[in-house]
Amino acid sequence: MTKCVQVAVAILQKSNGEYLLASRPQGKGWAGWWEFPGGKIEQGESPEQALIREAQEELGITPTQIQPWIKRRYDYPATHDAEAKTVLLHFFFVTAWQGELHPHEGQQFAWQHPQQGNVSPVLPANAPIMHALSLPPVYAISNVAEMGTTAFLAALQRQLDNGLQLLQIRESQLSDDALARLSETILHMCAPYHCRCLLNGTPEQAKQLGYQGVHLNSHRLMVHSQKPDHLLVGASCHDQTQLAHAQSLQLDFALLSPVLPTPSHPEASGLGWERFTEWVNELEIPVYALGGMQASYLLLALACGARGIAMQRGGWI
Ligand SMILES: Nc1nc2c([nH]c(=O)n2[C@H]2C[C@H](O)[C@@H](COP(=O)(O)OP(=O)(O)OP(=O)(O)O)O2)c(=O)[nH]1
Ligand SMILES: [Mg+2]
Repeated sequence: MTKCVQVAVAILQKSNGEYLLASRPQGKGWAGWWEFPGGKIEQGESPEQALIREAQEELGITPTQIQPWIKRRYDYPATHDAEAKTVLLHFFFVTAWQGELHPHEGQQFAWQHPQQGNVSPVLPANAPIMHALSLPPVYAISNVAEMGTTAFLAALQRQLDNGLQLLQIRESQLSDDALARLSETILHMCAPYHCRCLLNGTPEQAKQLGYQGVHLNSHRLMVHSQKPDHLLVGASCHDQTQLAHAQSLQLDFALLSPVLPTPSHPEASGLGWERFTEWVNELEIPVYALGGMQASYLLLALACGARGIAMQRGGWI
């Protein structure tokens, strides 16, 4: 039987979103491959304690702001001068630290833009993590139906100024003409902010209207047998069958809802965070929590393994 090694991993992230990778030093297994700083959790240590010790040993810094994120299990074969083993990686965001970064083990450092990494190869266990990092922590969903166009566009402008990076347009009440007009206005507003927009609709409609992506509702998700081309693709899921299908199509992300009861579905009691965590930790694709979310739930959602939160009403306050 292979042993399971517990590892604490630090995603050092600057306020502009760039994160740090380091090359594995010579003399270790997988030497030269890129990884996040970190290392094995020693007996009697908590993952947080190991994270701080490893940051001090490998980088010469002391993390002062730590946020737990995804846990990921991976089976390494016996290759690249390393024995076969299973690792359980505990990822943490580190967004503030004391001291100057210094490569204490002779590593090379590379700050990576979340959407355009430029070093390789990265340790294979990390591929889904890098993908998740290419998505922002907040996914907003439009609400023209309740707010009206003028109030919605004013709220959108405020959120773009606050850093909104991902938006779903979900306005099935509009005629084709009205949707085309609204889409043009919104895409024009979002472009200078590099905020990516997905249409809740069909891939054909999304492409025709100039969206960067499509968001499939759970019914559309289940009739697709392949990921639509040339678009960022997300899907709404409410159970494990739908999540498994979204993963088998290798979609960019899923929404899982309702986590908490919401005014729009008062009859549904909500999955709760415990079941959310259980389902999400079995998946490789990033998942946003939806249903009763507001900005103050973000850290909890991250600690439950979500990429972030999706909000409809809560996104425009
Ligand atoms: N640090 C780090 N390890 C990772 C990442 N992804 C990944 O699969 N791993 C694996 C590789 C290793 O098998 C294990 C970490 O072990 P390590 O050899 O770096 O441990 P360590 O820093 O404590 O060093 P040592 O005990 O060998 O001296 O976790 C990652 O992003 N960062
Ligand atoms: Mg290490």
